[in-house]
Amino acid sequence: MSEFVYPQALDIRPLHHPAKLTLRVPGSKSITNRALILAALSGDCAVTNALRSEDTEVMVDSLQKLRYLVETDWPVNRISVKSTADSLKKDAELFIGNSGTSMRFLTALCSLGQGRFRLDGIARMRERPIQDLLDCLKQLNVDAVSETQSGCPPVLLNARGLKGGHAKLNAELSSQFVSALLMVLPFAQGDSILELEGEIVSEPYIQMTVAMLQQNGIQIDTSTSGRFGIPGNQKLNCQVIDVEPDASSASYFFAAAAITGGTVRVEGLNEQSLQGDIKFADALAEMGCQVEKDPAGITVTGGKLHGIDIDMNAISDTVMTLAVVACYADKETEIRNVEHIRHKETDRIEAIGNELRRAGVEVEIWKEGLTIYPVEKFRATRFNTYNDHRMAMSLALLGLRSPGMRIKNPGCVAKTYPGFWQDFEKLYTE
Ligand SMILES: O=C(O)C1=C[C@@H](OP(=O)(O)O)[C@@H](O)[C@H](O)C1
Ligand SMILES: C=C(OP(=O)(O)O)C(=O)O
Repeated sequence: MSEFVYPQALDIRPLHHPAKLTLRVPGSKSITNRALILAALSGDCAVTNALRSEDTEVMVDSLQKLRYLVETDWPVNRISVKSTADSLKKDAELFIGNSGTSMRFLTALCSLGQGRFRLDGIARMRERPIQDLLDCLKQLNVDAVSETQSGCPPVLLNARGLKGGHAKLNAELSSQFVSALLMVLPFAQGDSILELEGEIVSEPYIQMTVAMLQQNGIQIDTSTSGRFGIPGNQKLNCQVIDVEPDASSASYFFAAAAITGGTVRVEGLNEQSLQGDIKFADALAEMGCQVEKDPAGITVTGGKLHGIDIDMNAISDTVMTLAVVACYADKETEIRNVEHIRHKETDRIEAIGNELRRAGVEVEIWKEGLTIYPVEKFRATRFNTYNDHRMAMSLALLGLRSPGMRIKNPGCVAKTYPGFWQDFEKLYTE
């Protein structure tokens, strides 16, 4: 991202007044990357209000390598995608960085093609699971394997088209496997049935995928829970897919209101959003904040914060945001049922637990969650961010009320929110 230059470390200045800010955050990563896949499958479609970040740029770059004609008009956040006679028909080597959505969605997309495809990423991507998706593709006669047999990328795909069929998929580690298959099976030669096994995680993202497909003319039978009926050989009917602001990115600003007793309004998000993470605002309401949702935006006003007991399986990208807010509550907060976040950009349960402990907070870490016990006074800390954008954005919030907090490698925010620090600065000036 040439637009932004990041220092090696960033000192967070305490905010000496309650936050008062209205902003619109950049586009949703999840919707942008789905929209790009759907645009490619439609053959000619534009994505508007798209997010520009590392995760979406690897998607754009990969689609180009797969011989799609992709044109970006970043000043207005518009991307147009057109297929060519060669799309998905030539061998390609894709480098996916650490974008889970891109790795999983593109593996599925390549299975529709003809040729040899190799998908790799940074070291951490080579530790993130993909075997359940590969096992499911195998049942559909797709030759896709983990190159090192580790169950993780690199993925090697020797594709000969997708016929469809009946397959079972374990969805315990990531919902992205489900979304990936749901986006390509409508384009298989024959009909398919996809049956989910295990306890499904991050379910709202599956609903987002189904909604985006159905909004663009694709039929999926969702009448039986955990089972999808997908007719093959369908056509996507879309000219433009518009992207909502990112609800996970909004969580940091809502949390700033909660922590400082101020008011923050994020425009462009409402109850109709496709993103499950708008429910983060409800978690803040449970903790004592006032939340108002209207058609044009969501407003959070901080109040006295109470510790809560919360299952965050469905909104797990906001676990670290909530963990930081919990540090300022009147009693402990228990965050449950999020074991799957151990497989993200870093092991997020360990990472947030350890960094909060370094700042003097008492934290109990267990297999599938953590308990945070608030303290009166925090220790000045140079926070490690584990190359995880959400660690950096969440831990910065701690510095709004406590002096001496420093964020190492603040540039890791570029994964989903390259301009985060500029927007964070608005808390001081507006
Ligand atoms: O489908 C998506 O867009 C996403 C699904 C979630 O992943 P898991 O299903 O792996 O929890 C979420 O954490 C990720 O940021 C985006
Ligand atoms: C987990 C995340 O991303 P991904 O799985 O798409 O890499 C995230 O953005 O928090």
